[in-house]
Amino acid sequence: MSAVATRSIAERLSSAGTANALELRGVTKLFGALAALTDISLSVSPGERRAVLGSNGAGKTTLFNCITGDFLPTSGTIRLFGEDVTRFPAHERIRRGLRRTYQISQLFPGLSVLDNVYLACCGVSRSRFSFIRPRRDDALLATAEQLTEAVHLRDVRDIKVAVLSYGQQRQLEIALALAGAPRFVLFDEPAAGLSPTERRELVEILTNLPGHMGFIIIEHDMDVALRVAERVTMMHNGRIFKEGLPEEIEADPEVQALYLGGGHA
Ligand SMILES: Nc1ncnc2c1ncn2[C@@H]1O[C@H](COP(=O)(O)OP(=O)(O)OP(=O)(O)O)[C@@H](O)[C@H]1O
Repeated sequence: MSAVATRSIAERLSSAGTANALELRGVTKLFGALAALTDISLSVSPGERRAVLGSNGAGKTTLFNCITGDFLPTSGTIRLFGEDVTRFPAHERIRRGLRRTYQISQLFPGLSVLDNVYLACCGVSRSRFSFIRPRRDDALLATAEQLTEAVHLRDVRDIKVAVLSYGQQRQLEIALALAGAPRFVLFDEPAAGLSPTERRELVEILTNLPGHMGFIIIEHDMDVALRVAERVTMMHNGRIFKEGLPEEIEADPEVQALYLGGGHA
């Protein structure tokens, strides 16, 4: 059983209103003749932690890009907390509590860890950072400190990002995604390139995120994904072909044939 399965999904559903955090209906995304996504329907409850797995080219990143507004789906609808955001630009979805991390680093290497988090907090708050009058906003600074701690970077908070280890940089990216108290976060392969120790730390960080904050994690590392997720969605060739509890997915012969035993990346 996954580490978070003890918190029942039904229990959190009942306390979080009736609308799903995320609901996709019939989402298709074509790139010319190539169907990157075909008729994707997916519902994620408020506070739910979902893993989306699949081999290279399955459509996982395209799915994220459609959810964030980086791509407009060719057809289908996307609802965020009950609201149809299919045609909303990315910043409108951010305003509604959606965040994401990227596979490629989005950090300022010449600034300290804390400054990176502080700037992210400024970026999503109404009190914008000012280069003319660079006075710190104490409340935002306190939030930045909390986020730095939540991703286990308190001891290196004053160190320049350029000298952090790769794993610490990935932890920092999580802190940036958490700025502005999101309601739903999309984590794009956060374990990629991490050592076993760093992966364990990542699992701990994700497991300890606030209970109301749902997320989807795209991950090639099955071990990480199955530990942090309550439900798993398997994709193949742009389609969803299986959904279930982590233990069901792990034991599924079709999944094993296609993914676990198939030499996935
Ligand atoms: N901007 C684009 N233009 C054209 N084709 C694209 C574009 N983005 C993705 N694709 C294609 O869509 C398909 C799905 O790609 P996608 O990156 O979503 O898969 P993925 O599951 O995230 O793969 P990976 O695990 O390798 O990141 C692939 O065939 C890819 O080449």
